[in-house]
Amino acid sequence: MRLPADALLGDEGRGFHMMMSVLDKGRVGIAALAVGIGQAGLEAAVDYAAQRKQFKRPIAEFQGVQWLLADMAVDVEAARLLVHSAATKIDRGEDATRACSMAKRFAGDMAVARSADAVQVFGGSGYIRGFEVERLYRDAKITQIYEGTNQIQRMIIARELIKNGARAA
Ligand SMILES: CC(C)(COP(=O)(O)OP(=O)(O)OC[C@H]1O[C@@H](n2cnc3c(N)ncnc32)[C@H](O)[C@@H]1OP(=O)(O)O)[C@@H](O)C(=O)NCCC(=O)NCCSC(=O)CCS(=O)O
Repeated sequence: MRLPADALLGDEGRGFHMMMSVLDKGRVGIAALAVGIGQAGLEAAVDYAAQRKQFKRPIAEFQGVQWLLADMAVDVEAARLLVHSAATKIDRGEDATRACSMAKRFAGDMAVARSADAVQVFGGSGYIRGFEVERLYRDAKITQIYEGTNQIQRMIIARELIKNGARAA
């Protein structure tokens, strides 16, 4: 099929580059989704730990549960800051490829690990369909897959390091 010359989008021969830069923007979007999943899991886990009692005390008073909650909060916040950093680069028109892949790699892996922790805080009930944390755990998994798997993101980060050096960008 032949199209008229004015149907051309962007510059001739640059289609792959354009597609790749669109993926950069998509990846920071997936990372933001992963942050939302992590945050929702954290809030659900904190609320549940405060009201669920074992041995006559809320489970939030047990150190083992506190450590889970603290690590969840730290990782969600770190992922959020990576997302902000990558999105700021895009807004400023800077090269954001490495930052977007770093945000997606970290946030996707964080969402899977930390929503698993949320299920852990809920115990057996967290595994039951209908409980929010069960859905969050399933939803988290796809963020490691679409818009380029997290294995691809590692490849991109390594290529960027080799091409541009390892200094903080
Ligand atoms: C695997 C890839 C990272 C790399 O692919 P290549 O090795 O084939 O290409 P490169 O040599 O790295 O680059 C070729 C060319 O493009 C330029 N480039 C590369 N990245 C960018 C970028 N981010 N912005 C602008 N330009 C870019 C690069 O400089 C080279 O230019 P020159 O030739 O030197 O001029 C890549 O193929 C990749 O990221 N693959 C994953 C794709 C992906 O994310 N797919 C998922 C989308 S669909 C979905 O998620 C649904 C999932 S589902 O299961 O339903």
